[in-house]
Amino acid sequence: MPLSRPVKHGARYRLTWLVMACVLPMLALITFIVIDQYRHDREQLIQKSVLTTRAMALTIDKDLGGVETGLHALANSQYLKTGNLRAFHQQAKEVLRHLDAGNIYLTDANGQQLIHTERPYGADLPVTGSLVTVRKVFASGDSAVSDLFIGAIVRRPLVAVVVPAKRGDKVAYALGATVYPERLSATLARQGLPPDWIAAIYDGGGHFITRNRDIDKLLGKRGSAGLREKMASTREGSLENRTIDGTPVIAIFSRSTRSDWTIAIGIPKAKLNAELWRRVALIAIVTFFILLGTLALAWNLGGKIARAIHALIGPALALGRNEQVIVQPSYLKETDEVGKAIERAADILAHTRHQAYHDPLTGLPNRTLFNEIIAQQLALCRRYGDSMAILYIDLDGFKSVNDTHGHAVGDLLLLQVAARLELEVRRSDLVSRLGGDEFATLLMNTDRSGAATVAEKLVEVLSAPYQIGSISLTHISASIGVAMYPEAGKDIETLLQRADYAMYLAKAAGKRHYAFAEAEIRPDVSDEVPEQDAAQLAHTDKSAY
Ligand SMILES: Nc1nc2c(ncn2[C@@H]2O[C@H](COP(=O)(O)OP(=O)(O)OP(=O)(O)O)[C@@H](O)[C@H]2O)c(=O)[nH]1
Repeated sequence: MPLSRPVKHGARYRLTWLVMACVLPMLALITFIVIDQYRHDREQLIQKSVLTTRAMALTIDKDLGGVETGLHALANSQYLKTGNLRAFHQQAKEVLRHLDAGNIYLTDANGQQLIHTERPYGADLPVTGSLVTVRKVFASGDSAVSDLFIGAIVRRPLVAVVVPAKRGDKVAYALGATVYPERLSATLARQGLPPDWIAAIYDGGGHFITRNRDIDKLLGKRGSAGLREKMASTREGSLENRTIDGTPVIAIFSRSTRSDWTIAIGIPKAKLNAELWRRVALIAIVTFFILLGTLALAWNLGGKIARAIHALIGPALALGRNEQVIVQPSYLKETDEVGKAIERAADILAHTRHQAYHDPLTGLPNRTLFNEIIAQQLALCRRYGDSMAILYIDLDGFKSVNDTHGHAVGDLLLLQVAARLELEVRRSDLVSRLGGDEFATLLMNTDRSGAATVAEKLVEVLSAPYQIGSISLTHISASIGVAMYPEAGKDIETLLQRADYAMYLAKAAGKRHYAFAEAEIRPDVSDEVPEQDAAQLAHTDKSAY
């Protein structure tokens, strides 16, 4: 089964992921912190709100306590003790002026009202609407606060504080003072709750006594089932709830100690959640812009890195093609270093190539390069029908210089030979050192007579005396073999062999000569020059001179 190649991605893609990998976990962490903080804040708000409801309950209790104290004082009236109800009625009216209550009434054990400040003394009075509370007072001998009831005389919803009026240990009367819900509404309003919070007072049966909104519709109605259930099980607490008009709230409540009433506040969840969403949205927006900014930065950076790396492709290919390597300064230190390495590699390669193709002593092209150039020129000659000449040059008497004056002098001599050769041939011609004291030149677009002229001139020039320091060398000469294309051969090997052979023939004819290679003269494998060839050469050269 073929292995699938791993997908490679560019610098931009990698950097984009790097940014995501940094920013997204940070976003998750911040979101977690915000939600945790929100929960903590919410819990604190609930705790604070429980204290608020408790404080509100205390305020209400204090209010009712004031009424109760006034009633207790009145219950000890001498008129009541002596049964002078007419005078007591008058007294009650007096007390009512200083008591923050609606009316004062007096009942017997059956709730039959005996006096009522709203009616003149002696008027026919109905049984009190607060019969349950009156009975409770008679039964317990203690004061009590009623639930909401419809006043039998005033015919409107109200509550009452009822205290016992005792004769000895026995409860003789129940003395009550009515309190209108409006007064409790004013107490709620004074609490300074946030405007969107809902506050309400429920009586022991869970009916609305007052509420800071829509009380006209809700007065006397029962609160939501969830809240009533919870209120029944505990004096104080909180719950997630829906108000009677369907608003989702966190409801916090606390029960009064003086009455069975419960003070509750509802914090709309929408408001709490809005705060959470506001924070989350803020984080999301800030994160979005951070992400956008860093992604743009990463994209830009990735592009610069990619461009800096791509810019090395050209120099690398130029290096491979042995062309001139040009590396522009880049955005990155690292790519600059790689660029420098490519330039250095190009230099090394050029140096190596030069060494591979040139003679280290004279700096002339060596045999390898000479052969390559001949191959190229042969192709051109074949194509355009041009002729060319290869001159094979060997010094005469060179060995003795080495032997007599040492190798160093021999080297200096070879340098002078190279210089003379280069000076004598055209710039378009090629001079090469093939090895030892063997040189060669390639003369382009040259016919037989032109080649003869050059060969003759070179024999003469190379055979002139050499001065190396104080040493005068007068015995050095040169022998040259000339092979013409296409007459002497049509391929490189034949031409070189025949030029070499012609050079040997020139040497055999007495040195300091040149000789043309002829097609019919076959070079022998051995160095021995046949007599016949040498004789022919002598003849040929003479005719050439
Ligand atoms: N100084 C020096 N000598 C070299 C170098 N390469 C080869 N040689 C010597 O050059 C000599 C060439 O030998 P020959 O061609 O027989 O010398 P020659 O005296 O010119 O002989 P003929 O060609 O027969 O005239 C040898 O002694 C080599 O050791 C070099 O780079 N420097």
